Amino acid sequence: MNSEINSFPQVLTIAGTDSGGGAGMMADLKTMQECHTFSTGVIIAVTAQNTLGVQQSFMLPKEIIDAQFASIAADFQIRACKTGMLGDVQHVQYVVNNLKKYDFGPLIVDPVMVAKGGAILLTDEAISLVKQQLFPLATVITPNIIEAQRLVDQEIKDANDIKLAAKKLQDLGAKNVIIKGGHAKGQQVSDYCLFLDHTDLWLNAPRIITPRTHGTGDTLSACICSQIARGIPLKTAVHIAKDFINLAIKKTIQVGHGHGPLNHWAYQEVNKNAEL
Ligand SMILES: Nc1ncnc2c1ncn2[C@@H]1O[C@H](COP(=O)(O)OP(=O)(O)OP(=O)(O)O)[C@@H](O)[C@H]1O
Ligand SMILES: Cc1ncc(COP(=O)(O)O)c(N)n1
Repeated sequence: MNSEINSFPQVLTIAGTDSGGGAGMMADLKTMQECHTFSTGVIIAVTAQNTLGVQQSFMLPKEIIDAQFASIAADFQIRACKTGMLGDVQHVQYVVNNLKKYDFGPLIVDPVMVAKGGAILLTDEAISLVKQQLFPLATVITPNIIEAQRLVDQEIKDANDIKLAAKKLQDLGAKNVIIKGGHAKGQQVSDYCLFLDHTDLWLNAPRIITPRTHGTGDTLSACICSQIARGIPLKTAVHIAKDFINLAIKKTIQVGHGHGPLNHWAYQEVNKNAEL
């Protein structure tokens, strides 16, 4: 066997596509590329989508989902993987079964529930399965505040509520928890991280006033996934991901009429000489 084969960091995104290119698997692939990792993908759902919303979506059949997992497992050595839009109970179960069958390294679960335009990307019935079966497999979970409220069935009003919710989510089996603050109010955007070793930290940045935030959650979790695949420790990875997302929002590009997409190459442009 040639030991050089598969020495390059490879990652996997398990998600829905976005024909508009801004969110879902498209945001993941762009981010993973910018992070100098080779990205592969298992498509769970195909959406007809643009910056104005989701016009249609189609959940793929089990056979082709299982086949995608098998193809990837047969040829690549995946060092970290992430989930995005999973759709419904059946599809969460297909993903759980495959993640138990193959070793794709540390798992980042972004429990995507509702798109920025309001479309449902995870049914209510699927939420409990995500909690019971997917979270215990996860190295990191990255709910936003609204998702965290649904997951712990508790209103989140302040920083203390965020901390309590993160602890509850950790008790469900997720090793590390990041509650994203994009949907909160205030001049700062603060993401709370609670780590396996019980240490915690806040990732703070000034709130950028813009409608161009399509795919922010996907991008943050994909960046963390790629950093982990490159061997970067999680506490460093979350700081890099926060810088990456901040620049991707700040260095805006004028695309689409609605919730515009991010500038995924901004981090690389700003840090030209930096080793990612
Ligand atoms: N207006 C903003 N200014 C600066 N940072 C932001 C802004 N909105 C979101 N972020 C950052 O983007 C990341 C994703 O947060 P957000 O809460 O938007 O996730 P999300 O709702 O899951 O995203 P998505 O809706 O794309 O799934 C976080 O790191 C958050 O701090
Ligand atoms: C396929 C897919 N996955 C995830 C999102 C969430 O992104 P956003 O909340 O920014 O719309 C999306 N819109 N589409």
